[in-house]
Amino acid sequence: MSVPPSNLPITEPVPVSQEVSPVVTTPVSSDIPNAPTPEDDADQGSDTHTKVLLQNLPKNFNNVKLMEALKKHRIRGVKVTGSESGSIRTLVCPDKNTAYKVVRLTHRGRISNAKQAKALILAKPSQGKQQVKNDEEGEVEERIVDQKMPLPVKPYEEQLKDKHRVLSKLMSEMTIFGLKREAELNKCNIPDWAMDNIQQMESNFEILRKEALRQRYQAYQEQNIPIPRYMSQKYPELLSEFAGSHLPANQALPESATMETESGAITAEIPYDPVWKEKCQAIRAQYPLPPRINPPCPVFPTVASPVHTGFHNKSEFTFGVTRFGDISIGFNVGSFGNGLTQVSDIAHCVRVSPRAVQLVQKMRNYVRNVSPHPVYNRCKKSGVWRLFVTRTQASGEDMVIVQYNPTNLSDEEQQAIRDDLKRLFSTPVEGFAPVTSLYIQETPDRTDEIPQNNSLVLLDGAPLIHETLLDTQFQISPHSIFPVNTLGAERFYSIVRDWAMGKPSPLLTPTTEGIADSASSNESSDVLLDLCCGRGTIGILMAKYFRQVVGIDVDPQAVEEANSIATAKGITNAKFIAGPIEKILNTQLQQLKADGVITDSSSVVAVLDPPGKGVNTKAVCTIRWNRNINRVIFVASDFARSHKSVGMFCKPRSMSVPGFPFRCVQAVPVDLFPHTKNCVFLVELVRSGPKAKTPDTSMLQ
Ligand SMILES: C[S@@+](CC[C@H](N)C(=O)[O-])C[C@H]1O[C@@H](n2cnc3c(N)ncnc32)[C@H](O)[C@@H]1O
Repeated sequence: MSVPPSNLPITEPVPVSQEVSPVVTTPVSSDIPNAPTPEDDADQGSDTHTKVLLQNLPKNFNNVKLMEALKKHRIRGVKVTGSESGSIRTLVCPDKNTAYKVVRLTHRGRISNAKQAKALILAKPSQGKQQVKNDEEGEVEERIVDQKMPLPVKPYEEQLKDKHRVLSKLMSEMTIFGLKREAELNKCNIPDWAMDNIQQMESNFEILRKEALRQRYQAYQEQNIPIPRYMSQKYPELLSEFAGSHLPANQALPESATMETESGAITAEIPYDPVWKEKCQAIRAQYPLPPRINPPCPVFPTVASPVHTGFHNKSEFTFGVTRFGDISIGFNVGSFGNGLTQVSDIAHCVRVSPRAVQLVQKMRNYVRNVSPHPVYNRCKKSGVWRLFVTRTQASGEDMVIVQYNPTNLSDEEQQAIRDDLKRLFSTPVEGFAPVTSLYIQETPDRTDEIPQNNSLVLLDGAPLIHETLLDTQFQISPHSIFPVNTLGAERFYSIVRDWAMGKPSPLLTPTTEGIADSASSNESSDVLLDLCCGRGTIGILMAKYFRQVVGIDVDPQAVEEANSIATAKGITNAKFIAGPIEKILNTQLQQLKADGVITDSSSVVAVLDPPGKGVNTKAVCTIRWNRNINRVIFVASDFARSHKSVGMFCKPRSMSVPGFPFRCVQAVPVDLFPHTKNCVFLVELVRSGPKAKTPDTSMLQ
């Protein structure tokens, strides 16, 4: 299973089972304990001409609008260069402080009202200079909240509904638009069932949409709010129809002072009445527009994480300095390129476990009050304390890794550090239980992670800690990849297990929001394929429920680990093989047939847990072409990117996509990351065409 990272501005999905660290390890420029001084600020201000590159500006955002926005935020003396028609503009700011202000406002969507707009300071911050910004009160915390917890102010129930909405919308678009496009582009035959669905869904959608718009319109009228511009521009005919007796059909609808977009964003380019804004929001919430087209299968309500706070069992923190100049351990704030390089207090991140907070506090007090060594400065490449990693498992066992730079430390000083750390974390004191496992890592290299080399040294305690998933215990080493939300992951794995066994999952609420009931395929299988198995968590957890488990992954190291875990657990009916699915799946299935494990009539279920972007077309075609694979449980950590793979399973059979297609029968979002936008989606696909008697090799060209 894989999941995108926390909500950082630049998102490259990482496996779920992998670290989804709340830390952004951007370099810290501050040379500890020196806090920013008024002289520093004055110095920064005296620099002349700092260039800022604005990217991704919305269409029609001309220079006049840009200058007006700057003026509104009292940013003066800025010159704009760059073509007005393009999405890129360069601003020449009179000083660095002005440039920082532009960057900050842009990233908050206050320059162009477009969240996608990005700003970059082109001038390099001077090396070794204190870059800590003189932030306004509370701003750092606000940024932390933005970066690590984009939804903290939403009630959890709302977050779950949002995640359900995202999956439903993507599912609808994937199937309907995908099929239609296929038909138009390739002139291939769309099966009748799909064509009926399209027509039915489209007509339902139009009826629902019209009704929602009518109700909205009435509410605007009743509350004397001007009709928002998006309504009057997009649906003039509908509005005339709704107006009926209220308005003569040809009367122009009132211009709105609010710039409400269909998605609900209210742009603030021209002044608006704040009361209208609130009222508009309330109306939109009361009469939501239906999703564009209904999804092709039931989408169960999001399965909640059993714990909403403190669920993160692995966190990486950086030693640094707060905006008040205090030595601390926390998250890096902002980016080095912008000169925003403080760390902030972890008390603001609800995802960090209480035990991790306790460990961080202990270490912070030591570094702040006892240690003679400074924290590491990535600009000057000097200092000692670098990273602090905690693993705090639901089992109660925990691990601490302290990374420091040994350069310029004498042997005696290094020994003193080791003794101090042992005393700190391995001695029981009132209110503090010693950690199960304590590691140190001496790293002179410029790195922002715990490198996978031999430099990790067990200082005290056990080399491994343990965690139980469902009823299986796993060992965790410093580099182990393991789900970061254990209790949430248990729910995820139990749904996968139930679906793989062809049973309805008791964790799924059968009816809500138009979903009639469970669509479980109720078909059991003897053989489970754990495709993209990684270190085999799914196959190992499911082995006892199947006659045979075969795992395939392209990463030989992960496969080796999977096999050794299986052997250590005495599992004899699971084997994991290294190689790409598209190359080795056929041979593996032939082998199973030769061994008599499967026959022509056997049904095989595959759990496919690809990386965030999905799997390649060849891998999908190989699965489609193997007629014994009747069901696929697709795990999507980033469905916005991987839904194309699901669409590929559903495509009608053709020369380029051989094998009978699958269709979606049920889907569910499982929330492993409360207070973030990340969510794991599960989609069950069932073979929709007849089973071929013999493989259609002609299609495989
Ligand atoms: C999200 S991880 C799988 C995690 C794993 N299921 C678990 O529970 O630990 C995705 C895996 O897909 C593998 N992968 C990507 N493309 C592949 C391909 N074409 N064939 C086989 N494995 C592939 C990667 O090596 C990676 O281990």
